[in-house]
Amino acid sequence: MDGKEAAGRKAIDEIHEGMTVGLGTGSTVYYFLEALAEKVSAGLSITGVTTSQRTAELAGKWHIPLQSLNNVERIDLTIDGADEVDPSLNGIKGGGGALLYEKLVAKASEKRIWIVDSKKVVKKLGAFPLPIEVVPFGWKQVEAFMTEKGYRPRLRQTPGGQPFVTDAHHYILDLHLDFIGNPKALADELDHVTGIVEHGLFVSMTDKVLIGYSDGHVGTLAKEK
Ligand SMILES: O=C(CO)[C@H](O)[C@H](O)COP(=O)(O)O
Repeated sequence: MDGKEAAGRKAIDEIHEGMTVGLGTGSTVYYFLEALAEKVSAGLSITGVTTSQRTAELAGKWHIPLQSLNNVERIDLTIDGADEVDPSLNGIKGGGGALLYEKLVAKASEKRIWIVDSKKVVKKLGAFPLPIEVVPFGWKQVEAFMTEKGYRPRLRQTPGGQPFVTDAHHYILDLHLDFIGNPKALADELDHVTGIVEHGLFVSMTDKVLIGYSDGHVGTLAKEK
């Protein structure tokens, strides 16, 4: 078992009968969905709200009941992955390109848990390129502005060399920052750039992180009360 599988499968302990559960995106969430599907087939009743087409397809294949975000009153708990997490529970997300829907679902959730491999836990965010989701109309303008700021943007591309297109039909620029001194200040700045629909900085947007290790054990990082 690797760290992703350990964390993903551990998250099932947080799911209870009748819950509405936000379903994140990615290879760690895959293991959570697999465990959830086992419980559902054994009789657990939950409603899932997905954060991407990819997750919707997996959930559909595994007969996990789904509802769209617009059709639920609240989400009890969301389980999602992350690309980097710091000790203050700030994170970078969007490596899989689902950051916009992931943030919408996270904001609608009463409780949020991230599941990560231990290699994702860092002292300071920024070694992982920070994704920003931009409107295709004028993306070059945003790219030029980000370059001017010294943020080293790179348009995300498919293996075939085409721009990667998100589920919401936007492009992604990955910012190669190396080091983010103040995540909140950068998030505030990016929130106000015209043409950026959303960014992958999740500041104080999780309550707990389940950290999976290669020997199969799972540690916890939780918000101080
Ligand atoms: O934010 C995400 C997708 O947009 C993922 O949660 C993040 O990239 C982690 O993915 P993985 O579990 O595959 O490493």
